[in-house]
Amino acid sequence: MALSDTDAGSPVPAFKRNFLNSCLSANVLTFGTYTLKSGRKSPYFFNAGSFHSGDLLSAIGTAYAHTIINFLSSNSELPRPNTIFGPAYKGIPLACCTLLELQRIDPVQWGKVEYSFNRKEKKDHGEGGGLVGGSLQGANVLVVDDVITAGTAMRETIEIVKREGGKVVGFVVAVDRMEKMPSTTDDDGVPRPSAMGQIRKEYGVPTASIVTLDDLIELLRMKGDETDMERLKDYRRRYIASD
Ligand SMILES: O=P(O)(O)OC[C@H]1O[C@H](OP(=O)(O)OP(=O)(O)O)[C@H](O)[C@@H]1O
Ligand SMILES: O=C(O)c1cc(=O)[nH]c(=O)[nH]1
Repeated sequence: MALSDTDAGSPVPAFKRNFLNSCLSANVLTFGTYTLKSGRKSPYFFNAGSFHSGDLLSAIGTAYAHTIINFLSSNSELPRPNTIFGPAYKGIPLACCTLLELQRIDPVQWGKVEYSFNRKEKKDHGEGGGLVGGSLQGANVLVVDDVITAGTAMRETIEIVKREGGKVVGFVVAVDRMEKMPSTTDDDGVPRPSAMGQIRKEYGVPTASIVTLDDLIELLRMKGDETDMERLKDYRRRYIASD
């Protein structure tokens, strides 16, 4: 069921509601039982790989672009990014459709900004190398990815950018799952820092997301889906981060 405009009094702003409606209609956001890369069993899953039509790419590009514009205006001390980087694989189309939308909104500001992504497998023929797109040498890099859970992918990305001579100036994801970093006593209910929080602290990189786990719980409340809402609340209680 889609969220309607009559939800206007809700704490979820319109651009997030539009984004969430696209996620629901394309089964990008689903509810059930899923095993994550970290091994945790999650009652929801965000599959950016299902954003595979022109309409959906436009919807996700718009949501990232608005999140980035808000992010940059509330972090005005940040150097302007001159590269949008999308980590392989799912980050690649996200970086492209985000930059396209940013360029459409403000061609002067974004027209000469480049995109770049890594290869998971090194290529030793043709142009070779592990990167495609703009060079990262001396670049201020804004990373765009789908979701952060344990932060493994994010750390790898920060290392790639550093190795290629660039500097990560910001990290923007579609979904911040707000989960504490994994540990051996994972579901002890004791809050620890989230992967996003840890990256902010350790690398001094500011972060933003289009939506958070809290927004998804609010979405289920507005849809009247009590069962899934309670499952997400229970998951949040178990894995909630301290930041
Ligand atoms: O915070 P983490 O625990 O690292 O998990 C989140 C990351 O894991 C998945 O990517 P994956 O590395 O599987 O690559 P893919 O884009 O090729 O699916 C997902 O797309 C996120 O980028
Ligand atoms: O943690 C993960 O592996 C993960 C979670 C999620 O919601 N979506 C995804 O693609 N990966």
